[in-house]
Amino acid sequence: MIRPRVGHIQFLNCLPLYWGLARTGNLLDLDLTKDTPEKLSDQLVNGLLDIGPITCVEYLRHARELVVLPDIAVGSDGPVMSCVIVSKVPLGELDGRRVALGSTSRTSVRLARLLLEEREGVRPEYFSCPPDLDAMLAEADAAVLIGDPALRASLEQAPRQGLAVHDLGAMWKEWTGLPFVFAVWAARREYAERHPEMTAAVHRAFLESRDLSLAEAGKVAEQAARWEEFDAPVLQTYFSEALDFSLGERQLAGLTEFARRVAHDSGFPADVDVRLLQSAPLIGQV
Ligand SMILES: C=C(O[C@@H]1C=C(C(=O)O)C=C[C@H]1O)C(=O)O
Repeated sequence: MIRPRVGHIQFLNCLPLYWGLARTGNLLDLDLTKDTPEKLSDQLVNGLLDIGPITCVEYLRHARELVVLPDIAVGSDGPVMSCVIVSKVPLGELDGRRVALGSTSRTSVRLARLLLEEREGVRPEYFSCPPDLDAMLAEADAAVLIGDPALRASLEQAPRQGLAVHDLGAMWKEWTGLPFVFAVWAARREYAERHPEMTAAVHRAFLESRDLSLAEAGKVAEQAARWEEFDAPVLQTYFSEALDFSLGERQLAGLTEFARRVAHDSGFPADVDVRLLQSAPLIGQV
């Protein structure tokens, strides 16, 4: 059997999805590719990966070629801690000012533009930039960051430099009352049709890994704190309170609401059809 080619986001946000893989008795042999989200998303779309996390905007653009794995995602139902706008001035004063958009993000940068333009009523001038807060703020009045660089910016750099941090998950929740989904898990449709049992097995393995990691979030946080710059209590809050790894009805409502609000300039229809993988086949599973 050829090993499924599976993506792995190289941020702490995905640690709980992978941490339990080796411990849940799962003998699945995966060909894992670790990279930043925009690169993994391109690889899934281009057929270089079979299954993996994909940033929402890219998923929505390629929804017809993909199927979404139910009950797993990277999102938040309120503050997410790692998708932020760091700003030198109040957001309402960013009209005509420069805003740097971190180049590893496709979804948070679009969400930030939506919130700035339609919630704050400002029209900044945007440019894309590698995700380095100091370099971004050397050329801009605000910066949009995701992942570990965003955690570092909001927990360490911004407080030290007296900069304001605006949490995109919190802003979306206040504005719409809904959770936000930053990335879903998807399989290429072709792959899922040709290998339904393997697709279901990979899906199950990640759900079991996620459940074990969340049940033992203190232990995951303590181990991660040994090699990461963040301390264990912060990581535990991040894993078990900020991030929402589920994809149920409310999360899907958040996803379709976001699609509806940004569709006009994003390369997908406002009523894009989100297709979920149907429940696992029982063949060969006794
Ligand atoms: C919660 C996060 O979600 C992510 C945000 C993404 C984006 O903005 O494109 C893509 C994948 C996820 O890593 C994060 O990066 O911290």
